[in-house]
Amino acid sequence: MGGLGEKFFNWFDERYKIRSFIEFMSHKTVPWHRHSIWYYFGGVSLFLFIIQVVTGILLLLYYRVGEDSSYESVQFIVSKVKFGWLIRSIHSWSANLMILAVFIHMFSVYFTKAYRKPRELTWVTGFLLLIFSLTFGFSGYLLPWNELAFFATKVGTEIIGSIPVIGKELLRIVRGGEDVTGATLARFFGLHVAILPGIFTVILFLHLLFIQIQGMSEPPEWEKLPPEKRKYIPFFPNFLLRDLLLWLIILNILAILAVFFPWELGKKADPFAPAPAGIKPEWYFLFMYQTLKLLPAKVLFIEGEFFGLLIFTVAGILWMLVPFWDVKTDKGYRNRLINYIGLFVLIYMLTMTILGYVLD
Ligand code: HEM
Ligand code: HEM
Repeated sequence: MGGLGEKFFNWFDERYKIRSFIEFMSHKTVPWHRHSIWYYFGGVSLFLFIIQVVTGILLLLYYRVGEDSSYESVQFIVSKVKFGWLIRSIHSWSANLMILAVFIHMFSVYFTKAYRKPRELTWVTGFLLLIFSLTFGFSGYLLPWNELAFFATKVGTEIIGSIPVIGKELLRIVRGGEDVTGATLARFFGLHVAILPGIFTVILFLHLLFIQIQGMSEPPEWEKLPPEKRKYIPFFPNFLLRDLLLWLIILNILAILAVFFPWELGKKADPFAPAPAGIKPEWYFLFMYQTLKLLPAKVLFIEGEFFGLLIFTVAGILWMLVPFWDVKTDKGYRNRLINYIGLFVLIYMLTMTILGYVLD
């Protein structure tokens, strides 16, 4: 390093110990085995989230929240603003790809048992990131204030009303009144562009910090392998370059989708118009929506919808706590039951999603 550069570097090192940080980073490795492919999907989720933040901020330059302005401003973005249509299309497509990537990441971490000790809290923070990603999707969907979004939000929020005693009040809080109105739009906007980004960033920071401290998990089978049989590759540059290549491929897929299948805006929401036929939530909510639809009106004296909600809440909590009750894997035994549960959940979600599309 040249004289000035070195001086500059030393100035910082004296204050912030960057030499030891670089030293630490240069020894970072990633376990290398036949399931290493699954180490990429967290990075893909992260990349797509960054795209959401950048395109979301750009949309904010022209988006104007309000019953009389949301739809009009998005229309302005896609027709008058230079490359506005592209930014909106990327934001919408990337939202879907991000949620898909997060689901793939979660199931891969589940089946490789990467949640086991000592990564319990990486799993829990990850699960919270999934819930907040879904909330991002739900709140963002309403923002263009078009017909589909309006009725999907109406139907989606109605479910809250099925909770006994507090349901009606809760629904009023979520909607900002009895119905989905400009007040709902304003709430969802605040949630989408301020509250969620704040909470999400903090949890994401923790998620990544835990991963930095512990490194990537090794497959459970490795515990019986002698150390010389275990293979690792350096994170810098070997793994990072692979990560970057994949990000570039994802960016290309995203560009192709956004350009050739630009996101539709549709008609402006009209609260007084009858709901169009076949209103469905976004695909990532469909498995829950379809379950609720298939439940009878009453299950064991409980209203069907509320029963479904209860089951999903309990199942969600159990899923979030899997590192704490799967003690068998923790102790180094194979736990087939965990695989069967995971497989059941995955097949259930896929079947209900498909049914959600084919059944009316
Ligand atoms: C937006 C959401 C998320 C982002 C940006 C994210 C990011 C990441 C990244 C970059 C890694 C390291 C590389 C990798 O293993 O892929 C990782 C690892 C991990 N993530 Fe996530 N994640 C998210 C959601 C989740 C979810 C939903 C779960 C589980 C419920 C989860 C659980 C884990 C665990 C347990 C690890 C450690 C894996 C190991 O050590 O092998 N994450 N995450
Ligand atoms: C800091 C981060 C973000 C900001 C500032 C932001 C901002 C915005 C804005 C201003 C809109 C309205 C414009 C429009 O409808 O085209 C919007 C829509 C939307 N956002 Fe975000 N967003 C962010 C992150 C996210 C994330 C992480 C997701 C999903 C995982 C997401 C999903 C959506 C969806 C689905 C829409 C509706 C798109 C449409 O149909 O037009 N956003 N966002």
